[in-house]
Amino acid sequence: MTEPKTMLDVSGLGHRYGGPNGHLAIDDLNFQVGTGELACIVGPSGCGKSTLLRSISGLHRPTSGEVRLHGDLVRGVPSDLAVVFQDYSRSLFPWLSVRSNVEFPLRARGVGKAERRERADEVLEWVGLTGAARKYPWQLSGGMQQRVSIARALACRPALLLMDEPFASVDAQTRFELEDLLLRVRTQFESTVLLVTHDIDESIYLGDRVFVLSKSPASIVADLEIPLGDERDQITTRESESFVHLRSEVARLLRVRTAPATPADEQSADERSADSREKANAHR
Ligand SMILES: Nc1ncnc2c1ncn2[C@@H]1O[C@H](COP(=O)(O)OP(=O)(O)OP(=O)(O)O)[C@@H](O)[C@H]1O
Repeated sequence: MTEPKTMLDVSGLGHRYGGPNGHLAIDDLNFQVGTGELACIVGPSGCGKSTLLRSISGLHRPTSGEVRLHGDLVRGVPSDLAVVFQDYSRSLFPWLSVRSNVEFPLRARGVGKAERRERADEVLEWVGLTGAARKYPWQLSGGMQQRVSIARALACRPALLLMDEPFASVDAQTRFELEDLLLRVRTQFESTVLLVTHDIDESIYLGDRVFVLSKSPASIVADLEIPLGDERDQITTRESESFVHLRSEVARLLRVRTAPATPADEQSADERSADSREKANAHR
């Protein structure tokens, strides 16, 4: 199989808050995400996941290294990048209808009225909200509001969709539904997605790849390929041998990197990553 073209290239990325003697939140991060890939980032609380997303989205300038989106150096917020946050209630405008919320960023990008309407209707259909287009966000459930956020992001046809704990504020059943929705729409729109989550199972269920981060300052402990195929199912995929193996692997990596140093820490990240790939392949 040919390797996908690189969409996101993160190279030597570091961010220190508060000047030269301030807090180093992320350090020397290096990874790529290929066009059309869905990559998940999982790491302990406070390790620097949001800092990483803010650096990738151009919201703050990294103190070392660089980020490139389809080869272009990210210096400010790229126009072809969209972000879905955990807190849908604060990211949607309550005084605008669902359709107007979805059209809002298109208006800001100068897209004409007819095309705005067409694109909004298309993405609302894809997230199953055609019937709610004229409602207001506060008339919808939390899960439906997050669908609106996803529709709004997709309407911009972003080169890269960043998602910061997008399903952390909904109940377990809705979370499963939204995960499956994401898998369907990323195929439909051929989206490239980078999704941050605390949830090991979610990272494996959704990801083509999972990057495991160390505690702060975050560095990449492992880059795992997830050989679970395109057809995933909340019950059969999660109970498969490969899934269970990968879950243990990620949990082990996170435990080692958040616990006080042990002899296991001596194993290099490269060795660990290669080892994980080998085991995952054995379960294909
Ligand atoms: N504006 C800031 N100024 C100083 N330190 C900050 C700032 N923002 C974050 N930090 C620190 O940087 C580290 C990483 O924070 P960040 O929010 O990126 O972590 P996170 O992995 O997203 O956390 P969580 O999993 O709890 O959402 C933390 O130690 C945090 O206290």
